[in-house]
Amino acid sequence: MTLQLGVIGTGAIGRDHIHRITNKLSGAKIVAVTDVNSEQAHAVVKAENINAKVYKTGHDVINASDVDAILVTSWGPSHEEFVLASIAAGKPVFCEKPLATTAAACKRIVDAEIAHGKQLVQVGFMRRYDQGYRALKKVIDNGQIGEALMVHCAHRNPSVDSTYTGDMALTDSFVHEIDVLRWLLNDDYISAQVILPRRTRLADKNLQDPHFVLLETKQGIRIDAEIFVTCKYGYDIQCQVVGETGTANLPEPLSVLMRSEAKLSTEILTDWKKRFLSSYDSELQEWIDSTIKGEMHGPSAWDGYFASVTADACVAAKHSGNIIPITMPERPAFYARK
Ligand SMILES: NC(=O)c1ccc[n+]([C@@H]2O[C@H](COP(=O)([O-])OP(=O)(O)OC[C@H]3O[C@@H](n4cnc5c(N)ncnc54)[C@H](O)[C@@H]3O)[C@@H](O)[C@H]2O)c1
Ligand SMILES: O[C@H]1[C@H](O)[C@@H](O)[C@H](O)[C@@H](O)[C@H]1O
Repeated sequence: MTLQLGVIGTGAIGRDHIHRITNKLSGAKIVAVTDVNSEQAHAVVKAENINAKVYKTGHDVINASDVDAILVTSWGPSHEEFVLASIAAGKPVFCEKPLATTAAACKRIVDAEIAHGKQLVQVGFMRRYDQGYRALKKVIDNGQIGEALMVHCAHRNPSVDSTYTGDMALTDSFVHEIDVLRWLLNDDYISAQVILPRRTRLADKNLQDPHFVLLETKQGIRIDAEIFVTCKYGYDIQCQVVGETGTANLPEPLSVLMRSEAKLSTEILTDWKKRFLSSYDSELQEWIDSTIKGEMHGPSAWDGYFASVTADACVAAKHSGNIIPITMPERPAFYARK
């Protein structure tokens, strides 16, 4: 079976996903697209050389009779509407992060999916598909460093553009750690604290950068994370888990170690797209394969909801200077950990 997909949003990541589904992955093809910028949607169909109809709205795509499943890659504020409409149509939907821009909206999606009675929603937290994070998880799950006690992380971007404002360090960047660390540690968070270090002079004058976040999990694991989005030197994702009998580090991306011109050197990537290229491929291939089988294995609407509640707590912690408790309703059996 070939899964026939509709894509809502043909901007940066929408186009990337269209490209990888068409040229690299198997089992699916794009038959419908839309974007509020319809010229751009037409241009993407042409440039990617795909036989897809361009619809006026996301709802037209969702309700098209030849569309089996939906990819939501539009701006965050539009996600809730399209995910809810996909659930109402009974169609599987892969939604780029964030699931929705408020915790209340995420909860509405969770409630709608439970009422529908079958899991249809996957959220685009691609780090769970990164080979390095998967290898790190295996070490922890096998007990090779004893029980995890602490985690040290860094999320560094060389720079960000002018659309990156306000608390996006927490809601747009750190949200990746929020999801991947819950999955890595098989745990949930109970509190968040944010400490603001000395501000770099090299960030936009309206942007606080960097941030320190401290999270505490149910099991008492302490996580410290630095989010530094104008670090200048590269795109650098670090994660070290400290256990009772050892430490385990996220592997560095493959890079040749060079000795030349009296220097020992290795390249550092500068683009997040390149750092997680194969994770996006695996994430979507696994989603296509499981969707064809009528199953759902990836980050769920519940994970999207938890990420949103945690990000909100981080924002509240930043603005109040307080330690903010993270409270969630009991995880419904519908979303039992797999
Ligand atoms: N997983 C990741 O690492 C990752 C990376 C980048 C972006 N994202 C997420 O993907 C989403 C898109 O990001 P992007 O970088 O591609 O942004 P973008 O601005 O390049 O593209 C978004 C597109 O959505 C379109 N759009 C907005 N509202 C719409 C609507 N109501 N109906 C149809 N189209 C609409 C815009 O016209 C634009 O073309 C965001 O939620 C972002 O957080 C995830
Ligand atoms: O939108 C991007 C993207 O989500 C990347 O994966 C993340 O590392 C960046 O910090 C963020 O700005």
